[in-house]
Amino acid sequence: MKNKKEIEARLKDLREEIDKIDRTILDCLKRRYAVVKEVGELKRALGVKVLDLSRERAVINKILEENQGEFPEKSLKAIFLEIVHTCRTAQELQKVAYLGPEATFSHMAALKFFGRAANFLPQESVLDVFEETEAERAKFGVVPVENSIEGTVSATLDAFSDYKVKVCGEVFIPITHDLLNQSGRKEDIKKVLSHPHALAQCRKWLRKNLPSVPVEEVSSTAFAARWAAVDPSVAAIASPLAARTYHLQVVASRIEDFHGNVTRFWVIGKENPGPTGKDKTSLFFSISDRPGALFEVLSSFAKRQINLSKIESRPAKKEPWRYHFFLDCEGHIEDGKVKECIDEISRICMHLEWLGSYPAGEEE
Ligand SMILES: C=C(O[C@@H]1C=C(C(=O)O)C=C[C@H]1O)C(=O)O
Repeated sequence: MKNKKEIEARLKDLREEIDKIDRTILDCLKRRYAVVKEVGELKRALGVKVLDLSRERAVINKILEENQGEFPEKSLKAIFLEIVHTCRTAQELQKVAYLGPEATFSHMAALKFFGRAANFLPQESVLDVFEETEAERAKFGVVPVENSIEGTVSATLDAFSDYKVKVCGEVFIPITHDLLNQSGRKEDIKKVLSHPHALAQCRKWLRKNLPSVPVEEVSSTAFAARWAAVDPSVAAIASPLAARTYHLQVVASRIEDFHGNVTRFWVIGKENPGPTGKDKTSLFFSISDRPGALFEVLSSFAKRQINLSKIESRPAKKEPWRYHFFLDCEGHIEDGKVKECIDEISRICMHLEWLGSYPAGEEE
């Protein structure tokens, strides 16, 4: 065992070493930022798209492979994702519209996909997100598509008929609900506000723990949190991000009745990301009203061993009892068999639209 003096000297050396390493990391980050900037200029000169999601995925995968599990893997991934997301801004400012206000689950999804450095533009509705993206006032938009408990967000699917945008990415966000107010004390709560879905998902908890407190529906969990921030008698059911954003205290955390609740979001825009090896393709189609039409479409996927991850019918709206279909399958339109399948079903369908091929999102 070394004596106290020796230990203290060693501690000092190690701390100096850490300071040196940190300077090197900072230096590398600055160099990386400058190199990415130059890559951006070259890509622009070549007239190719600047954001390259498949290259980004390859960069992260290479690092994880080289690490061989030595540095905690989850953290390494989060660190490199943030680095890559930040370096994107050296090439072009990423303007991203999402369903606001600040601290909604859509905002969490936007942060997960674009990192903190992007320029976020909160919107009042899903349609506003589509509109901003179509008009290119935002380069990308983030919209919810489906929730594992509540099902499809029909406003999102229906918007594809009216706006010319493509699906360019997918993000999964686990949904957890906290009860938030200014004091953190349950006794102060005279009213609970939240989005109808969040209230529905916490119904049992509220009945058991706040049986006599009235609840009121508002347009979003973040809106409820914003309200609680100015009214001490109000508690909001909202996300942990909302607690941080609106400086609220947690009265109770994870009060949802079902755990494992996840929402899937789409990143929309006008880019077509290239294949990454783990992609999804989304299609929208309508078929004639005759026996076997849907079966023919589906068998086109089956015979090529293309896995479907979702199929959903939506009313066509223009005529009663007619339907459109939304379908997600594994693979990219540039993969031979997906391309072949789409060519084949375009001959069966009355109308077929390719909504996009994009890197499959990762569930946590
Ligand atoms: C640097 C590039 O451009 C962007 C930034 C990347 C990065 O930070 O690693 C990767 C892909 C692109 O979105 C590139 O195309 O290599």
